[in-house]
Amino acid sequence: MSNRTIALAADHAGYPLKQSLANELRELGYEVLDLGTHSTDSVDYPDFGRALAEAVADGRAKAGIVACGTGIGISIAANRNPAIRAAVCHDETSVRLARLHNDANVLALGARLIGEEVAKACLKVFLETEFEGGRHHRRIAKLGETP
Ligand SMILES: O=C(CO)[C@H](O)[C@H](O)[C@H](O)COP(=O)(O)O
Repeated sequence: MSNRTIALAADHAGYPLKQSLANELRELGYEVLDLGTHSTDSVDYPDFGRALAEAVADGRAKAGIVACGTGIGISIAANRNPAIRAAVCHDETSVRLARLHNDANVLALGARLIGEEVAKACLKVFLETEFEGGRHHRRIAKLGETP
């Protein structure tokens, strides 16, 4: 991914993982746009999924990483923005295919389900894998159609 800004957002369950991934991103040379939350105080994941989706949709960030307890709630929130293709992934193969086939622009992680090292490995694959294009362009376009 060429734009070096990656947006991050999490609820209270994902906050510690978000902090760890922010450090990892900086070590890898990326700019981090941290959209919160900023502590483990209980918050509502839709607020953070929406904020991150808007940052990716309006070009402030090339892509985003979201985390909640399971990755599910915050990915549902992000995916309500039509510009977003958020994929919940907990292994490197799923992440690779989410980039190759689905051109996922948001990676959603379940902080209560996976360890930090697995999350970091998923992050690296997400950043390093380019969309394959070809037949997948047609399918991505259909995702953006209104029913
Ligand atoms: O939304 C979720 C499930 O899809 C996330 O896992 C949340 O982090 C979780 O629901 C928060 O639960 P808590 O009991 O309020 O900490």
